[in-house]
Amino acid sequence: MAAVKVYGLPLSTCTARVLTCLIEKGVEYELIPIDLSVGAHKQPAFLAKQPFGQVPVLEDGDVTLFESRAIASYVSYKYKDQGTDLLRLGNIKETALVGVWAEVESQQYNPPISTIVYELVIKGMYGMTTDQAVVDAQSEKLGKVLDVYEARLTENKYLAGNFYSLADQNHIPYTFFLMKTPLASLINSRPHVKAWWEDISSRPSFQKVLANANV
Ligand SMILES: N[C@@H](CCC(=O)N[C@@H](CSO)C(=O)NCC(=O)O)C(=O)O
Repeated sequence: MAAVKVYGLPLSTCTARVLTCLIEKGVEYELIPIDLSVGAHKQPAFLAKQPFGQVPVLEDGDVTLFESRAIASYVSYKYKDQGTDLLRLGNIKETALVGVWAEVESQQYNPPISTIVYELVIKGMYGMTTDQAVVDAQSEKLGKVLDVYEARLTENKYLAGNFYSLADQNHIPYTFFLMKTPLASLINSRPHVKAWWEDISSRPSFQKVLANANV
């Protein structure tokens, strides 16, 4: 029985962010499915773990955490001596740059891409209609963010430097879904961004998440 439990769905973007981190760090875990389609995430038992009623939640002994980026950071710190060095703790400048670009993912990249994925992927799963005006507006915003990425990745193989880090990893789940839409062009039209995406998404950790989700 794994000490670490993750409550979520294998291919929910935010659960996948945590699972990718656990696998990259070589941490054994047990995934406990939470069926959003029946509202399991809004039941008292789950709300007691996650007051906002969202997945994922991670339980590690007497620690119960939510917010996927905070969970991934916890895993990266607690298991800093195993698996991939995601935080670059041996070099304060590199650690700082990991922090900058991890925050860029949360503050600049996530708002437009998560809205686009909701409109083009999630809504379709529930028979809802895409609001194209929203998609167009968010695509313009994401394009501007990706122009910054293209310039950064022209100088560095990865966002924080010439090393893969938590900053790159946090981008994977939503970008995976974007690549299944016509707006994959936002990535593919920028050569350094495209090469970066192909590199980070082909890592065994994320490929294992996809395999486990039967994708
Ligand atoms: N900032 C949080 C977002 C969690 C979230 O939106 N979870 C979704 C599934 S993943 O897209 C969720 O639980 N949706 C159901 C709901 O919001 O009711 C995080 O990073 O963990």
